[in-house]
Amino acid sequence: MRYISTRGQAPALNFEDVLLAGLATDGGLYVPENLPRFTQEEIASWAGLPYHELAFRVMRPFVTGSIPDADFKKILEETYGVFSHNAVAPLRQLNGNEWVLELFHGPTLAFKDFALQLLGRLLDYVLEKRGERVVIVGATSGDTGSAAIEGCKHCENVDIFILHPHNRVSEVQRRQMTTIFGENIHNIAIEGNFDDCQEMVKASFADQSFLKGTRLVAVNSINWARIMAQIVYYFHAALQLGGPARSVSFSVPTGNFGDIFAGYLARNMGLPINQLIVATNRNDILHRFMSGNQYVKETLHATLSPSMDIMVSSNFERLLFDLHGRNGAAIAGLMDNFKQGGGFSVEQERWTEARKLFDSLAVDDAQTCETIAEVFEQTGELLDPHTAIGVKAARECRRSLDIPMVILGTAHPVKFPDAVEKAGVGKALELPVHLADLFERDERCTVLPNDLKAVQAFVSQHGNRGKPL
Ligand SMILES: Cc1ncc(COP(=O)(O)O)c(C=O)c1O
Ligand SMILES: N[C@@H](CCOP(=O)(O)O)C(=O)O
Repeated sequence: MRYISTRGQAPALNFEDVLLAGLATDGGLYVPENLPRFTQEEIASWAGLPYHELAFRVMRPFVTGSIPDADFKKILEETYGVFSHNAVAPLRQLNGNEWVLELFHGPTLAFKDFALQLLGRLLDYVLEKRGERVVIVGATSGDTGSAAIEGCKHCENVDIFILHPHNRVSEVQRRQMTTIFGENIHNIAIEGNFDDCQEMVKASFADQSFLKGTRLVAVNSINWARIMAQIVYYFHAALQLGGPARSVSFSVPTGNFGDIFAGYLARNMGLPINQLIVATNRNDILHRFMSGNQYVKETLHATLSPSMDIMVSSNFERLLFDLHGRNGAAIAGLMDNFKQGGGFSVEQERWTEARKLFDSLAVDDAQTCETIAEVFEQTGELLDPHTAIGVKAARECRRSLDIPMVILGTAHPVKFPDAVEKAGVGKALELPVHLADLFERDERCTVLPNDLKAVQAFVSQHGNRGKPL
């Protein structure tokens, strides 16, 4: 399998090299040159497989040529063996034909564990084979950071730097990152917002001189391996609900467009998906595109769903690439214009094509709380604010009541006590045993100004197990 850049100018890579990358050298994102497509019979034959075996079948074509089957199987068994629920991603029925896919049974209680537990193991495997060390610089609005640290903390050949927006993640999220110690683990609180953090990561890929020759790797969803692992649970959910004989729809709480893009790929790989709903919070650039063909930046607001406080949505570029017939030059033009503050709309037929599959809704904080309260009253289920946004959007945008609707349950409510309290459900939240003393643990974190040079200087000072590179 080869991977090409959405901007058409970077060299094509194999899986191993794409894993050890982030942005392509032309600033684009890597996508498979040819997406594998499964037959309905093949997909049907996977019903009832344990999660790790399904994962092997779905992801195998993407790693072929880089990781032998036996090694990949072993890595997957270990990866999904750490999840606390036997089903790994259980489906919980809310009512009739409405389901929540619980993606929060991994070590850090958010869907990011599905990909980052795997990514850490893949990095270990590949780096040991190559005898190479790398530096990771990642940006988080709260969940990617802890999942990446948890996934990579034991990696011998990795130093990891996670940038989060100072005072703009929940206390549980912050502590999940800052209480994990290791000479290769570094938390940096940036005096800015998530987009600032993400922009620093992207700028670091463009000019890596501060790393003095050490390779830079991404843990954000700009790294193809993140998206690849997230495709699997769409198959897993659909197979439990009668797929592929029956189609299924999904509502996806969205920020960086990674999770929902994985659903779009699952559909292109042969899984019958009827509708994909883009569910945003007040930071609604993706909803404004889907509803009115306008992709224009606005001010980023802090909300009760902080993990989705994102305006510049990385993976949207991957969708645009397909919508533009995989014309890299066209995407480079759109993205340059966007970077300069321009914003854009796309030709009407491209937008109409996107709208055949995608619907969208922006949900504000008040509606988020109302939905948490409503679902709790109806079912006794306590939703986290991000999942609540998915439920609200599913209920507003659903095209057919006969088609099962799956809402991705992207995080555990215990991570967001403020939202739960504001919803007024009066249910006490309890951290799971492995995090029970989270509030008593010491924290380690460096606050830095919103300044690329300051961050890069910090990385080069500490990038070799706490010592200078
Ligand atoms: C809990 C939660 N829900 C939803 C999202 C949105 O996912 P994506 O950025 O892949 O759209 C994120 C992070 O981005 C998240 O942490
Ligand atoms: N919501 C994310 C933001 C980063 O997105 P990613 O999927 O590109 O890593 C977070 O919680 O950190």
